[in-house]
Amino acid sequence: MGKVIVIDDNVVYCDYVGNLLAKEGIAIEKIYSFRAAKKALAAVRSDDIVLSDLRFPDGDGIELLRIIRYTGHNNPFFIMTDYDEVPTAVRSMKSGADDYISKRKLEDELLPVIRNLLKRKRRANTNGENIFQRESEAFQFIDRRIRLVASTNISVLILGENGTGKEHIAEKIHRLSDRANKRLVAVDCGLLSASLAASTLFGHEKGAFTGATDNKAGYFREADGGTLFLDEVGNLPMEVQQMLLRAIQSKTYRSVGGSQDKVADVRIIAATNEDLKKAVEEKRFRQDLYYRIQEFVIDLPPLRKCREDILPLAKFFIDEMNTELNKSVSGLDTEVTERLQLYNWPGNVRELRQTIQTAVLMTGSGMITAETLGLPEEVVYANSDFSLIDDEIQKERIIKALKQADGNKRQAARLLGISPPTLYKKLEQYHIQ
Ligand SMILES: Nc1ncnc2c1ncn2[C@@H]1O[C@H](COP(=O)(O)OP(=O)(O)OP(=O)(O)O)[C@@H](O)[C@H]1O
Repeated sequence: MGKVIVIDDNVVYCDYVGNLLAKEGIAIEKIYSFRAAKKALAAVRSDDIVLSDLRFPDGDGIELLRIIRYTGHNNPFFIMTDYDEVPTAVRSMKSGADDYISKRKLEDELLPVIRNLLKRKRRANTNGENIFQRESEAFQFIDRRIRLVASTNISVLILGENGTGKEHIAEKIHRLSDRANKRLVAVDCGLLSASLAASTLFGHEKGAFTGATDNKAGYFREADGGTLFLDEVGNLPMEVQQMLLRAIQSKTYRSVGGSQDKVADVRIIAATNEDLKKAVEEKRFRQDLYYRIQEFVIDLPPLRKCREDILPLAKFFIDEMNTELNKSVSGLDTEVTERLQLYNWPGNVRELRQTIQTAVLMTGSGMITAETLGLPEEVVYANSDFSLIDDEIQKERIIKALKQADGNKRQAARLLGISPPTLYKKLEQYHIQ
């Protein structure tokens, strides 16, 4: 995966933007002058993203954009602007910038845009090949549900915390459906502003509004015959919810400035980490749209509830990162194995992947050790899937924990969140060898 190149001659601001992205686990390069930027952009990698200030003492961002395009690079290019620079920023878009981002709203606007872009790139790169087939009971069940629903036109709602793999599931449903030879078009609903939503979703005709210099196809047209993936559907602005509902219900839509309805043969898959029922109660989400998109629900558990997937996924990511980063890491030492299984993974599979990525980078070759792993020593056992809540399932959970700990009772006790003496008592009580 490439990096985001942040260019700003204001060192403090450049560092601030860089840190904002780095905290998200995004690789960055900071450049503090126009001259250095000109040099660096000549050698830009095809998977890099450029984020440049508009004004420099000795040049401007539009010139940098021209240089990069002139040298045949199509990298996404974003301009950061102050409030009074918007007209120039608009000019930058005519010169081929992908978008401009107001510095005032940078914190709110930048991350969703970059995240969405990285997601799109990842989708284009992986094409579904980098997916690990998870074997936990929960995912076997999910797999059966996916296979059941894939070949139908039923709308699917995928629920799950951030980073649980919702987008992968959407891709899998599309791949297994009769629509697989048509496109899966992903929309980050949080990015659909009310003013641009109609044109983004349904397209516009030339001259429909100022700035509509050409006809433009919207997402519905792009997804015709295929699937429209509405990611973070809970973030959809109210006005847009209404438009969408109409298009889904009538299976037709009209582009902005168009005079005829077009047929929308589009299968809807939506995903959210929000409690949509609560959003409906709080009147932030339309009830009719909610019922429409949740014809079939797939609920992805957080990684801490599928601990048996942690090590196989970690090994899969080690192989992936060895190839990507040209390293030769051979595996995990015993302490790391234990820590990975005990940690609660609030960021789910995404956090695991990023942890392994950093660890592979830091380790280079040989085993990943606690020093190169970078996880906190104080692991969190709270909410552990293995806590002994119910008498009936105690025995089953103890056996599961012992299996996962390869028979190591001390480790099994930690997985269960109980002391070793308590575990010994339970082993006796249930006659477990
Ligand atoms: N089965 C899997 N095999 C390989 N990688 C996976 C798997 N599941 C998830 N990942 C990785 O975890 C990360 C998060 O996945 P994904 O984007 O699908 O999650 P999400 O639930 O849609 O996240 P968000 O809610 O933040 O958009 C990605 O980097 C993805 O590559």
